[in-house]
Amino acid sequence: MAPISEKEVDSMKRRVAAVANHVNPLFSTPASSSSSPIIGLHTTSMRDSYHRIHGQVSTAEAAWRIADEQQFTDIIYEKAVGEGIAKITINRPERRNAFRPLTVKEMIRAFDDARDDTSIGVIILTGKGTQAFCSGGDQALRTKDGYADPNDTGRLNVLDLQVQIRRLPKPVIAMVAGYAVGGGHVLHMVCDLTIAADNAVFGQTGPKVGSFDGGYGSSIMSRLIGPKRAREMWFLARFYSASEAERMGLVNTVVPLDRLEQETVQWCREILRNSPTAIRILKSALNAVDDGHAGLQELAGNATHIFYRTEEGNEGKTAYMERRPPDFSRFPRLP
Ligand SMILES: CC(C)(COP(=O)(O)OP(=O)(O)OC[C@H]1O[C@@H](n2cnc3c(N)ncnc32)[C@H](O)[C@@H]1OP(=O)(O)O)[C@@H](O)C(=O)NCCC(=O)NCCSC(=O)c1cc(O)c2ccccc2c1O
Repeated sequence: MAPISEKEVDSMKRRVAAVANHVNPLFSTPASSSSSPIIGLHTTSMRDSYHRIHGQVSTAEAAWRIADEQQFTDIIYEKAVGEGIAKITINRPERRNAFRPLTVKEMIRAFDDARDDTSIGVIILTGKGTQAFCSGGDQALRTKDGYADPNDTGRLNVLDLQVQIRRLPKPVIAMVAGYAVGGGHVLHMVCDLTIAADNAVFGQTGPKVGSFDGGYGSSIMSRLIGPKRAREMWFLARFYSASEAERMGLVNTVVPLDRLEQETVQWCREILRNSPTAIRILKSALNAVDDGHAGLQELAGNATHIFYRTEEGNEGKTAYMERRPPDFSRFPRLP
């Protein structure tokens, strides 16, 4: 084979650099990197063929309808008309959306509703206003037993919410403007995806205010950004800008504040075009190792869920109900 000339090497380097500039979100400007559903593809013709095959994703605003049959006070619960998207907004902006036990109880009820509603495929979690996604537990309500509403026993009920989000078989997207700190930072980390506005600020405050989350708050962070960075984030309790968070792998993309919802809804619409079963299984598969037995249970539960829909699965139940031995002979033992 003829050796490659210096001219050819130069040309290859230029092409690689050009591709890197377009392909790698770390090298591209935050706003432009995510505005297209074909992140990673970089030529107009490639983009055109993608759209020919998959169709354009609508960029129209979602029409939100309050879904507040349960009369929430600390959250706003909405569904987008005809879209398959639910939105849960922490509504305590005067406290930078710090959660009290009631806030968490309401979020748990709303997530339960979104899970059970078969017309919903993606859930957005966000905070009211532009100053904060969530500033964690309401320190004014912190007791020696945890966080307590008046006349109630203290608890750390946000831990139940974290588990609920992890196990929910639909993607949950954190839509973050302003501060996502303390327990609010952990909340965005347990979500499947995070879309951040360019004014977003991320950090843990626990060691400053006498608290720590050694559960998901530590283990997932370590997975997301690596063990050294996780130690830095917890031990120093610094705050990080949206672009730093993006470089660290804490968030999926950063967009201008005024495009935050539009971008998030667009990501939801793209997800909603894809197979709900594939996404359900993938979510549990991506969590399985980290979640140990509970992760395996979730993944295996999905296998049972699918098996119940097969003729083979149904034969077992039908035979039992008909008081006869099951006949599995017609089902192949596939390699
Ligand atoms: C978030 C801030 C950086 C914002 O600063 P900024 O200057 O913009 O605003 P103010 O500081 O003036 O805040 C406005 C207003 O809101 C009140 N406020 C803000 N955050 C909280 C909060 N978390 N609790 C209560 N009140 C809050 C603030 O006092 C102001 O009230 P005024 O009456 O003065 O107007 C900054 O506010 C900030 O640093 N906030 C505290 C962040 C924090 O430390 N959060 C708690 C971390 S611990 C935690 O969240 C936690 C919760 C859990 O449930 C756990 C469970 C299990 C394990 C661990 C857990 C855990 O660690």
